[in-house]
Amino acid sequence: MASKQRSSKSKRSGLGGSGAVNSPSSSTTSSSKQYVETSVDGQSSPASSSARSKPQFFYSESLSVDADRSKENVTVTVRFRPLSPREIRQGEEIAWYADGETIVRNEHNPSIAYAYDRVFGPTTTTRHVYDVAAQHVISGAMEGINGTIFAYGVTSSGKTHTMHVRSFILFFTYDTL
Ligand SMILES: Nc1ncnc2c1ncn2[C@@H]1O[C@H](COP(=O)(O)OP(=O)(O)OP(=O)(O)O)[C@@H](O)[C@H]1O
Repeated sequence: MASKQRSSKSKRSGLGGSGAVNSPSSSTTSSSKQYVETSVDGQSSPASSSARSKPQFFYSESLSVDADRSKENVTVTVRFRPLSPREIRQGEEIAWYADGETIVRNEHNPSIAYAYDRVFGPTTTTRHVYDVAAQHVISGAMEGINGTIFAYGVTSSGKTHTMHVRSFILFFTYDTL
């Protein structure tokens, strides 16, 4: 999911729709960063550890993302959905996974990883995604600040599930009561 909020006030506001491009849903490569991992002793690492061993590296890029987040008008988040029963039956496997709150890592080659403003794993609720990625844009819109929230990803990646109008209206109504 990508969200954008202009810093200047305007009378118009709007929410964007969804499209279908890539998997997982709600990601973009233009704002993501592939980075070289640096271990705590300062040595560069090809990050050759297996994904399951969860290597303890120091992520310099993710720290800068955190530090700069408050200044960003455009943020990019990624949400992974769980494998469907049909995918499990067909023997589909996870190719990318959420490694912490900001990193998307390749299951087969853990040295390939991308940093985003926020990454949500398959157990995350839509309510939580809304609270973190959308609520501030909608609140801003109520104060006259232009804001856009849109999702993209390949078909069946979860865009509709995440952006479902009924969910967002429900949360929005609840928040503004
Ligand atoms: N986070 C999730 N948890 C559980 N199920 C999910 C999640 N995200 C999506 N799904 C399920 O995956 C299926 C595909 O999701 P969805 O229809 O939202 O995809 P989409 O990206 O909108 O697809 P399309 O581009 O074809 O419209 C649906 O059955 C949906 O219920």
